Amino acid sequence: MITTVTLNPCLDKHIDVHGLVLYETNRWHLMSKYAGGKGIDVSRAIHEMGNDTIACGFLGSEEGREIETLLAKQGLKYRFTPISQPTRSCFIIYDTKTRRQTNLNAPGPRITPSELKLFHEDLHRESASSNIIVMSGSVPPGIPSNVYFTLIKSAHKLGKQTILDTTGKYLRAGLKAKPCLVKPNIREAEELLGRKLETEAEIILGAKEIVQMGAGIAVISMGKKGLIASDGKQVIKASSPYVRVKSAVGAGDSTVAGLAISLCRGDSLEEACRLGVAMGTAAVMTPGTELCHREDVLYWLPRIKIRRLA
Ligand SMILES: Nc1ncnc2c1ncn2[C@@H]1O[C@H](COP(=O)(O)OP(=O)(O)OP(=O)(O)O)[C@@H](O)[C@H]1O
Ligand SMILES: O=P(O)(O)OC[C@@]1(O)O[C@H](CO)[C@@H](O)[C@@H]1O
Repeated sequence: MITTVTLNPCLDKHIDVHGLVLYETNRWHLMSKYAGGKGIDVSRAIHEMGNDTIACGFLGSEEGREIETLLAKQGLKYRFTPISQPTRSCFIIYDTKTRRQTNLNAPGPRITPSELKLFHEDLHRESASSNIIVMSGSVPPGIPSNVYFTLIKSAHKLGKQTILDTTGKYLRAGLKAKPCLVKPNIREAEELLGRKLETEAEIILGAKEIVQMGAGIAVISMGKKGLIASDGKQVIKASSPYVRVKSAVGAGDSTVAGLAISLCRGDSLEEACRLGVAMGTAAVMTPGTELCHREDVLYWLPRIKIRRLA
């Protein structure tokens, strides 16, 4: 069982516009809604692959109920701590002419200290039978910046493995608790390290430095180029094959899902990277936040190119 934590879920609203023009009135015709937020996406992708998962976090109001309905339709297990303020909506505007997308992510509802306390209790109970906890995404207002540090420390005390996928000060603080795996994308890794990562050599050094900062394994995802991972000893590069992109939203989450499934099975780093990239690749082939389809993942798995780097 893999537990996921989404402190800041969202109702993803995808809008297709043909030829988006900034500062003008744009008319759209189609909106699709998805249960979103990074940890929720991870759970959805794990579930799609036939593995057991439960999604935890906060949900409030109409939007929260809509997310629960969407998850229930997919047969996903969840246990969200109720909050008084409404869960946010995130808008993803997809320009069907340029095939580029623009995301508008809200900060999220304010969480009260008593809601946060209740969440810790809920998570403790709901993750009892999990051996991995995946913590992903932004942190809503009202929650201290060391929240992931606290959650990772208490998971480790209970003998659970941890995966952290977040940014900025939350990633920096979380690393101090020594998560088993972190998956920044290039931009997030650059922000963490305070320098550009342009060449392969720079990315390898970056991954090794993130391991020194506390991660057991650092996986730096590089969009269409795949990923580079290091556990401090080995360095693996897994390349993504060329595919026609329908939506890149949730590609990173599908990758994290693959890494979590592999970690749970005790696979080698190489196999974990293979599954992560197969799931990330399959995710960009589907529209909106639809994420990967199992049959696409199985098709790509043997076709992912793996290289061991020095
Ligand atoms: N254009 C693409 N073609 C093929 N695979 C892709 C493409 N973009 C992303 N991927 C796959 O998805 C993985 C994660 O992508 P990326 O590095 O963009 O993560 P991310 O920025 O965390 O994503 P997001 O935040 O949108 O979920 C990549 O390592 C790769 O395997
Ligand atoms: O605002 P955050 O928490 O950083 O990210 C939220 C989000 O962009 O992440 C997912 C894609 O990775 C989407 O479901 C959602 O809209």
